[in-house]
Amino acid sequence: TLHIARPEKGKTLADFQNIYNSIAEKMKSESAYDDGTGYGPVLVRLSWHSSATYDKNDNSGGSYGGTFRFKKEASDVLSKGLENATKFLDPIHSEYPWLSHGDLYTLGGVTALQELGGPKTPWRPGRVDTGPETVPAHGRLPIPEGNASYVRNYYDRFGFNDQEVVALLGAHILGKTHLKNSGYDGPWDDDTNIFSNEFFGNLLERKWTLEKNAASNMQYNAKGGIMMLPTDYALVQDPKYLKYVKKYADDQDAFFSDFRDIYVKLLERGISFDDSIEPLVFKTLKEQLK
Ligand code: HEM
Ligand SMILES: N=C(N)c1ccncc1
Repeated sequence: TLHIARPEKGKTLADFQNIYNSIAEKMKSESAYDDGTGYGPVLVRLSWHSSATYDKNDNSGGSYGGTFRFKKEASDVLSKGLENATKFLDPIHSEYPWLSHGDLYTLGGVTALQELGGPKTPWRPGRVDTGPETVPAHGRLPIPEGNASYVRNYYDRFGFNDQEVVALLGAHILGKTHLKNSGYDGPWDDDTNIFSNEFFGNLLERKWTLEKNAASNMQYNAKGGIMMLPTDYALVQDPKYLKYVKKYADDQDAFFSDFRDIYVKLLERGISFDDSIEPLVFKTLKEQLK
C-alpha cells in the first residue's frame, strides 16, 4: 500500500494554527470532562489508536486513511472510550470540512500534547481519507495483559526499537484507565493532565503490588493512588527496557525530545511526505496571548 501525502490545497500554517486554536479553546472550555482530567489525554490516545493499525510488512493501516471514522474500526473493544474523543472532534471537522480525518485525529493529539505542557511537536498535513474497504481487521491493537516480549514483538510491527518503545509508553503519564472502558482502574491521583517524565520515576521509585481489580484483571497498584498496566510494568521487568526507563527518569529533556521524535514517527508511519515541505510547528494558546 502506498500512502502519498497530499497537503490540503492552498492551506498555510495560519490555517492549521486556526484549527489548533479551535481544538485548544474547546479543551479549555470543556475542562471538566472526566472529573477534571479534560479532553487532552483521550485526544492523545485517539491519535495513537488511529495510527496503531500500522503494519510494516505491507505498509497497511496507520493514520493516513482516517479510517477510525468508520464504526468498523472504532468499535474495537480495545478502543472503548475513544468515542468521547471523536465526538469532541466532530464539530471541529464541521468547522473545517476540508481537513482530512487522518490529519484531524493526528493534529488533535499534537494540540493536546502541547497544551498539556508536552514538547513542541512538528506536524505535517496531507493524509487523505480512504474508504471502508481499507479498514484493517480488528486485532492490530495491543492488549494490556502483555509481558515485555509481547510488547517488544508488538512494536516490531512498526519497526520501533527498545528506546523508542520506552519513550512512547511515557504517554501513560497522561489520563487514566476506566473500569467501564478497559476493565482497568486508576490512577486516582490528580495531575493526570500534565505531560512530564514522572511515569518513569513512578515505575522506579514506588513499591508496586500486583492486585486483582474490581473487574478481576491483574494490575500493579502503589500507595498514593497510582497504577500500572502489566504492559507498563513490563518496562522495569526487562533489563533492556529498564535501561531507558532509568535514562528518562533522570533526564526530562531527553524524554521530551525522544518522545517528540517517536510520536512524530508514529503519526507519520507509512506515509511518503514531500521532504521539501517544512513541517509545521504550532504556537500554544499561552504563546499567542503575549
Ligand atoms: C502496549 C501498548 C499500550 C497499551 C496496552 C495501552 C493500553 C491502554 C489502556 C488499557 C488504557 C485505558 C483506557 C481506558 O480505560 O479508558 C490506556 C489509556 C491511555 N493510553 Fe494507552 N496503551 C498503550 C500504548 C499507548 C501509547 C503508545 C500512547 C500514546 C503515545 C497511549 C496513550 C494513552 C493515553 C493518553 C491514555 C489515557 C486516556 C484517557 O485518560 O482517557 N497509550 N492505554
Ligand atoms: N499507568 C498509568 N497510570 C496509565 C495511565 C493512563 N493510561 C494507561 C495507564
